[in-house]
Amino acid sequence: MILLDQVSVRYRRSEPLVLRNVDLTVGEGELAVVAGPTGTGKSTLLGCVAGLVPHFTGGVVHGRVVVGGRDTRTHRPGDLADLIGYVGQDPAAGFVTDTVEDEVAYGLECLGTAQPVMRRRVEDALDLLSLAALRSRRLRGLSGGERQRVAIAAVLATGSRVLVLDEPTSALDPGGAEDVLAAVHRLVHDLGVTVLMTEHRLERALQFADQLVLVEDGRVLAGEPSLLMEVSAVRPPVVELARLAGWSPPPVTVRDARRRADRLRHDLAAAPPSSPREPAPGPPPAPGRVRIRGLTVRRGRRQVLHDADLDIPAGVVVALMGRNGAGKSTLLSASAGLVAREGGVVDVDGADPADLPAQQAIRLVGLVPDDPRLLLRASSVADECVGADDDTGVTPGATRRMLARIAPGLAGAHRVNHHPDDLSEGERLTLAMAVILTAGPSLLLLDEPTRGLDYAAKSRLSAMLRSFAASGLAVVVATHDVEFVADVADRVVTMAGGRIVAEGPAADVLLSSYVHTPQVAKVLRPHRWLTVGAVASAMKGEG
Ligand SMILES: Nc1ncnc2c1ncn2[C@@H]1O[C@H](COP(=O)(O)OP(=O)(O)OP(=O)(O)O)[C@@H](O)[C@H]1O
Ligand SMILES: Nc1ncnc2c1ncn2[C@@H]1O[C@H](COP(=O)(O)OP(=O)(O)OP(=O)(O)O)[C@@H](O)[C@H]1O
Repeated sequence: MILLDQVSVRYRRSEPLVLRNVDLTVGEGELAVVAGPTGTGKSTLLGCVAGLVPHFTGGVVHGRVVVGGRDTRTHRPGDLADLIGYVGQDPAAGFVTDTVEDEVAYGLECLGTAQPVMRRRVEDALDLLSLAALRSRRLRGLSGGERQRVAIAAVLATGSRVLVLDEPTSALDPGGAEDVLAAVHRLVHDLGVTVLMTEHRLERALQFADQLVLVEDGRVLAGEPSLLMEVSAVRPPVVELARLAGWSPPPVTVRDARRRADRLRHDLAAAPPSSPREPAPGPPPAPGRVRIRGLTVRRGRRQVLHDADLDIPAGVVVALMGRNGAGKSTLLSASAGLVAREGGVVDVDGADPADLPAQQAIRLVGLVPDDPRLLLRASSVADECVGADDDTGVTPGATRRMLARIAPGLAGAHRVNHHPDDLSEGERLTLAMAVILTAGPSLLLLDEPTRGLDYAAKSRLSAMLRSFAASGLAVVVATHDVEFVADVADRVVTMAGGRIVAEGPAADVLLSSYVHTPQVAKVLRPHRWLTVGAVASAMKGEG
């Protein structure tokens, strides 16, 4: 159904090929998961299949891409709409209507679908993505995860024979992500739909994959997931655990890993007493540097944040978790003084950012939004740094120096002449963090920072946030990424329906949950281990 024959792609003449001589075949009714380090050409591969590269992106493509018998270089994306459904990394960018229901119906209308069929398909798609209750809502007022669910519902509704999904679950809560993957899996099995899908969080996608497509440095290696995991540079925790324990070929599901884990469980139980049988509960809360009291926010007629109280100690990393639409982003932006509050106060080092002019507020609280592009306005990284110097009133060159300081530990080289839109997710996050950190805030807030990051980048981000916390910053990360929380967080605050409903040490929260449990904890239950790193230290007797 999908055929790539010796495909090479170059965006700029001065830069190396993004894809090199790629051959790939995905059969009808197969689900292929595309994975690889960040910025190595995964979206470009999907863009070729969906016909976006080069028609929308520019660049030069050599070789042949044929989908359902149509060559995507001679057929423009519009000519492929009846065959291919595509959801990009920024779902909102593709929205053309105003409300959830209209958006889900739009693709069907364009294809001239008969009314009765259209109604049934729209209802099915709304049900599959749990969107029925949001059907009349305006798209502009949806949370990040809600928007992603609408974009997926819209392509599922069209009944395309080929789905091309670029990180379709990146903004979804763990339960929602499982539902979407199960729905896609059902379309593959029951209707013979062909799916090509990128996913950084292999811990949830690998079990559904017929084929794994590894993209590294523009080259592609495709095959059976478990076999490829032996050579892959990106590995979910369960595969890392397998390497540590010497299981070959590595299991790719928790169930298979549990079957082989008796010996490891036994060894860990007998580990020297100095080993951390229990993950450290995290430092006890120090006197609060940040106090939030009674924070309440209304959007339109709906109260979306109710009376939130929270103390955020300096020196710890707090993870903010909860379903899509629970109010996490609202709590962060209200804390930073960026949305109007109906009530409540925030005290950061004795001041409330909402009472201060923007230039002073960002010296107290820095918020890295879930889409760092919202923060970036210039046409090159270098200009962005100059603009940020002006906005924050710091000495000229300070943002550029901050970028040079943090880039090596996060995304590697920073390409100062690039447009921020052409950076990889990791590079864009690094730039946004440099802009925010240059102002020297006491409270650092990050909204879904791991979207688009590979495992290595996440681990570097985690180390960086922990070092910021160690130097006295209060750090809050809103995230759905359970493995990241296991690595980075001391405490977890859980939100539901606009309220803070629970708070506690990260280990307790993660180990007592069914949906927020890291893979290692699932494999080694009843022992209390959260990360491969902790298991490795115990096996080495480091304690
Ligand atoms: N339209 C474009 N113009 C110029 N360069 C681009 C364009 N799109 C992508 N690139 C560059 O091509 C390379 C591969 O990007 P691509 O988005 O395909 O990687 P990726 O593996 O999907 O990354 P991520 O995991 O961050 O989504 C990157 O270096 C990126 O900066
Ligand atoms: N401008 C707006 N107008 C109306 N409702 C809004 C607006 N912005 C957000 N909401 C609603 O407020 C609620 C909380 O949204 P918020 O973005 O804070 O959730 P979240 O927990 O960050 O979700 P996600 O995990 O999906 O990012 C959601 O129901 C959302 O639909």
